[in-house]
Amino acid sequence: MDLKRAGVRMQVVLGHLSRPSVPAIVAHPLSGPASSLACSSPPQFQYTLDNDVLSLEQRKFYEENGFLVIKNLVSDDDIQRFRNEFDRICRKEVNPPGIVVMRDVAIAKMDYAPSEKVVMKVQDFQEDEELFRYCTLPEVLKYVECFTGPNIMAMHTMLINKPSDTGKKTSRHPMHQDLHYFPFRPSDRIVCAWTAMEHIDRKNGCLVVLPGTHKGTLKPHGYPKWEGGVNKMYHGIQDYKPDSSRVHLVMEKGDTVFFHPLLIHGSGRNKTQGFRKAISCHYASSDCHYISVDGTSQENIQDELKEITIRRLGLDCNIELKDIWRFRGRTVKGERINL
Ligand SMILES: CC(C)CC(=O)SCCNC(=O)CCNC(=O)[C@H](O)C(C)(C)COP(=O)(O)OP(=O)(O)OC[C@H]1O[C@@H](n2cnc3c(N)ncnc32)[C@H](O)[C@@H]1OP(=O)(O)O
Ligand SMILES: Nc1ncnc2c1ncn2[C@@H]1O[C@H](COP(=O)(O)OP(=O)(O)OP(=O)(O)O)[C@@H](O)[C@H]1O
Ligand SMILES: O=C(O)CCC(=O)C(=O)O
Ligand SMILES: [Fe+2]
Ligand SMILES: [Mg+2]
Repeated sequence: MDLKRAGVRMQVVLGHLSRPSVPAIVAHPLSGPASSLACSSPPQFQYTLDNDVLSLEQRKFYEENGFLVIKNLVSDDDIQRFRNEFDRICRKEVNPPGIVVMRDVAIAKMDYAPSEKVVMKVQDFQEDEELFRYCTLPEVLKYVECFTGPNIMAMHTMLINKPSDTGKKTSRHPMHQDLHYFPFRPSDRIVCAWTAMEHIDRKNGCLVVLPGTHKGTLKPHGYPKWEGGVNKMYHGIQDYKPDSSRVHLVMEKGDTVFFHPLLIHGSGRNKTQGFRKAISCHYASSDCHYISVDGTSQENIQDELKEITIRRLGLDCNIELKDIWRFRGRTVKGERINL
């Protein structure tokens, strides 16, 4: 293992509980573009904002790698509440407006009684009070603010219930950059919080990340050519080489990873008999602005999302991508500005 990867592994076990007791460094003299000590060298911090939440070590880790794991951030009680609500949604006891309940493509056309055993993911739960509590947890927002600043919007919500793989390898999530899905910028003021709802490792399909890739640009995405099929909208980067130096994030229940929307990541097969659960929210500063993705590599996902939305809402006219996102987004801290 080379030193850089060893460093990554070390940091993955650092966090919330094991933070050094020395106070974090606040307002480093070279910490941002507004620094009065303007000089020719680039700013030391681009991806994190000045605050007293992250230790200097954590801050440098995110800057270098594009992700940061905080151990034991979300309580067992909260996770149990999310499990209960997910179960109620799967059994159709509640049907919050806007929610998308998705099956794995391998069983999409089969007839099953509604239960958590046939749902691989719910997304857009912004109108479900119980699940949306996740996006408003103060312990999560405290970290989110380090990346977005004080005006925070929850833009995209998911609870992923990765099913046991049927043998077709459809339970994988191809390597991708989340920014591919987002028509807003700047990317550095967007962050994903992803919380393990149980022990997650390579056996049940943990997150796989390519450290440092957040420093690159948005790559073209499309459906990987997988024999067993690919789930709807699960685009992957087109030039993924399996030998890239991957890091598998082994996480315990309640551990939360914060990651940059350009970080290349995915997840492997679930080789166990159980379901692998994680809950996540993508946050953005409400200072971000919408962009047009016409004529860019994001046009393919725009077309798919528009098509699905038009079908779901039964519209007979076109719909603007930014209106779909305006409809989903919710202010969770500070004020709503552009988004
Ligand atoms: C950063 C973040 C955004 C990254 C990501 O989240 S990546 C993944 C994003 N994915 C999505 O947003 C997809 C969301 N899913 C959906 O919108 C829905 O689940 C749909 C795939 C449209 C299915 O809608 P649903 O209302 O369940 O409708 P039906 O059961 O009647 O199925 C309609 C047609 O869709 C097919 N289908 C259902 N599930 C999947 C699947 N997993 N993969 C591929 N195709 C699927 C289904 O077979 C049916 O096809 P036809 O009978 O029309 O040929
Ligand atoms: N052609 C591809 N394009 C994009 N992503 C891919 C491609 N092939 C594999 N991946 C992704 O690479 C990541 C790591 O895959 P990995 O091989 O670790 O998973 P696995 O095969 O399920 O598990 P393991 O290697 O532990 O057996 C997963 O997110 C997987 O979806
Ligand atoms: O939980 C997973 O498997 C990863 C999901 C993910 O990266 C995504 O939906 O964007
Ligand atoms: Fe993702
Ligand atoms: Mg493999």
